[in-house]
Amino acid sequence: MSVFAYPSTVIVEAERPLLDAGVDLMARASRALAHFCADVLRESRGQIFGSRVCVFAGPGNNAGDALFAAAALARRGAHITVVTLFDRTHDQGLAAARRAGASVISSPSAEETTDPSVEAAGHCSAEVRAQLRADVMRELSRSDLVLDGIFGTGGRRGLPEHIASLIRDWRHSAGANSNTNTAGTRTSRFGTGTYTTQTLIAVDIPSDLSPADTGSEDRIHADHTVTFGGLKAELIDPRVAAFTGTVHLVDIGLELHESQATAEVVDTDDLNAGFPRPEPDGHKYSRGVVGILAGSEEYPGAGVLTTTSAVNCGVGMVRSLGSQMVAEYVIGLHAEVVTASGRMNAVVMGPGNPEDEYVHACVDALANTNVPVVLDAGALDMVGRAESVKGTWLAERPVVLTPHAGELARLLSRLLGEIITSSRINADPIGWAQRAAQSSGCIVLLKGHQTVIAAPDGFCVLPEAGPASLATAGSGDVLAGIIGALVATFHAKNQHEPPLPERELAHIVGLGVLVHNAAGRRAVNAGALGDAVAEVAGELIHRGSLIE
Ligand SMILES: NC(=O)C1=CN([C@@H]2O[C@H](COP(=O)(O)OP(=O)(O)OC[C@H]3O[C@@H](n4cnc5c(N)ncnc54)[C@H](OP(=O)(O)O)[C@@H]3O)[C@@H](O)[C@H]2O)[C@@H](O)CC1
Ligand SMILES: Nc1ncnc2c1ncn2[C@@H]1O[C@H](COP(=O)(O)OP(=O)(O)O)[C@@H](O)[C@H]1O
Repeated sequence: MSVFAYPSTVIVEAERPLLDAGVDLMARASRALAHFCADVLRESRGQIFGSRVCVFAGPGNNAGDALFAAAALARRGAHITVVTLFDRTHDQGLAAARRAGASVISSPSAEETTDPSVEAAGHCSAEVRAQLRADVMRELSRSDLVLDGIFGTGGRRGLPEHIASLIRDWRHSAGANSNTNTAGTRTSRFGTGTYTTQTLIAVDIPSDLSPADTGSEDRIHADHTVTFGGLKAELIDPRVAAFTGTVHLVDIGLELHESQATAEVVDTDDLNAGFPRPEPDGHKYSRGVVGILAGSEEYPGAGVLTTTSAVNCGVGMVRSLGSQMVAEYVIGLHAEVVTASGRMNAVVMGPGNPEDEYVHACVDALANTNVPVVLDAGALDMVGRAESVKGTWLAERPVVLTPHAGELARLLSRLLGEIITSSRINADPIGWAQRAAQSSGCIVLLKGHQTVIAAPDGFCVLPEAGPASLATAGSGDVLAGIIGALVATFHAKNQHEPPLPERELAHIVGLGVLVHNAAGRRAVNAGALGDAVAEVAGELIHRGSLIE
């Protein structure tokens, strides 16, 4: 179900009242972490007993979580090696790990690795430092599990060089002797010719997490991140997926308020719960009427695809607003589609670049109404031109824009008055979708492998990623029809109330993306995709949930 993401500061703030009341949050966090690690070890090795676990311990509470979890694993028969990376760490955590039998290696610190005078000041000799480093590398290479407890929410960007070089060397040696399986775990060969599967788990947040490519070799690339209390917003950025691996949220009893969230991650459970079902006493108008202006002489198929998916989504009525030619194609396939004018609860405009005369007629028909519109493909060009948005027909209603990166690049270049390329957009999809939503005042659905929906206030909805088979011509037309049908359905239900809040509209749009994804798992081309929408809606309406 919906998981809301919060800035780390909000989560840290929510810990305070519990800590003040004497609640041992670290005990909750480390217990859950130990359970997770135990599951991973059982899965990869069959048992915990005899496994090898290496803990990178930083200077703060993040190390405390890792060390207490390691102590629990030691009590179940795991061999634990703690590598302390600073001249201090979490004392109680370290003591617990030692009591449970952990060995400790003090990795040479920054000063020791760079300043020769520290030897004279009583630090270990160069040979001893080299030996310690070799010990750490040996331990890392033979570990089944490595825990990143270097920094958590208290971390600042950039690892000290002695840690960065350790990670770099480890990644290099693991890369030289390993391959990566589909789950992301590393399988490495060592000494005796046996193979081990190694899993790297980041505690709360991977240390030095950043979306930047530079220096990525020196950073933690976790297979899993076990995060505590609330989903931290930085963990959901698609650009950091290679560093976080799969993110697992552990509830430690914090009270977080959705109003403080900056994003929402939605999945199939949200679709099962939130997809609109017919009310027992409903009728076609109460279930919503969607108008579709899609298709042209050049691209008639777009009209068919957009209308098909809208019809199949289970809306009350679909009106075809385009040319006679498109209407004939459409009605030949869907006899229920209506060409007569009349009331509408949402309109989709643009797929297949309908001719201007139909666009102008549609805009006129929408004047003095608050009917929401979904603008796709050619209709996106209406946004950001002097004569649109501000003070005109678009400003009077909820607007959903559904560009892919190329279309968003054009739109943003107009809105911001500078050239924005699609590669810049692909490098930061959340940031650019937010920027477009903020400057246009519209809900922006940026299509791609990880589709992002942004509201003008910056709030984002991230639907789980869809299958790559969706990347096929006409797939976006199908999506536009789905979104239009859902917006019409919710708007029809809500029409006597104040307008739907933007975040709610963004959530509804997110449900549309999930319908599209589910149809994508049942089809390999856009024609079949439009038909599969009927299967998806049928399962949701008649069975109550998707068959997956
Ligand atoms: N609050 C709670 O009860 C709970 C907290 N929990 C856990 O605590 C974690 C937060 O712990 P934390 O606040 O101690 O911060 P943490 O990230 O361990 O390290 C801070 C230390 O690192 C240092 N430092 C940072 N960056 C650096 C850099 N780049 N290079 C060098 N040094 C750097 C920094 O130095 P300073 O900034 O003070 O100079 C400071 O000494 C949280 O993520 C979760 O795992 C859970 O148990 C749930 C309950
Ligand atoms: N690699 C991918 N993985 C998952 N979904 C994808 C991928 N590439 C594209 N998609 C989805 O496929 C659809 C393509 O839409 P669009 O580019 O508008 O196609 P068209 O204009 O041909 O209809 C979007 O919903 C997008 O999110």
